[in-house]
Amino acid sequence: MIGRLNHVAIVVPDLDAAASLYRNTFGATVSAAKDQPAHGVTTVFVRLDNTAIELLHPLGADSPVAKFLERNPSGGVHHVCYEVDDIYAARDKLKADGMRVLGDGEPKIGAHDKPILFLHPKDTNGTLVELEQVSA
Ligand SMILES: CC[C@H](C(=O)O)C(=O)SCCNC(=O)CCNC(=O)[C@H](O)C(C)(C)COP(=O)(O)OP(=O)(O)OC[C@H]1O[C@@H](n2cnc3c(N)ncnc32)[C@H](O)[C@@H]1OP(=O)(O)O
Ligand SMILES: [Co+2]
Repeated sequence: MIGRLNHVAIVVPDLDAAASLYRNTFGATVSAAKDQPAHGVTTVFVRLDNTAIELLHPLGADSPVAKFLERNPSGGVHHVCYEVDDIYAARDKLKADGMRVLGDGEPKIGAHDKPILFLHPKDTNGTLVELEQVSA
């Protein structure tokens, strides 16, 4: 079911500083920051040869990453994102296997304008897992 590693997400206390670290110190290709109000975050993507790093910072009062940043004030790895061909088939199989899908269980459109969903970290070895459908 899961395919490539689409991205590893890191919540950061200072998005500009983190983007500069990857762009200027690591010499990586770094996107501009983009507010994602529907998700309560601002994102910056670092393009690597084999995957991407998603830098995240809370956006708005109800950001789902705010408590994570409070718990980890220097930042930290927040989630991994695996690609799937069919997110609805994946969701239904995972739910049938007893996994909890976060939110209302319906995929939302993510940063790549593709459907995404999240699984409860307690069901995935304490690691928040995001699934992203590779086809539109
Ligand atoms: C723009 C879209 C973009 C994309 O790639 O397309 C994104 O990735 S959007 C990213 C931001 N959105 C989300 O993360 C949505 C899914 N996440 C959530 O709904 C929350 O973060 C949630 C429910 C996983 C945790 O929320 P919160 O921290 O407020 O809840 P609790 O404090 O009650 O935590 C419950 C329990 O889970 C542990 N926890 C929390 N976050 C993580 C994490 N990132 N990885 C692992 N474990 C996590 C937390 O420590 C609690 O455990 P406990 O043992 O009870 O202390
Ligand atoms: Co993500």
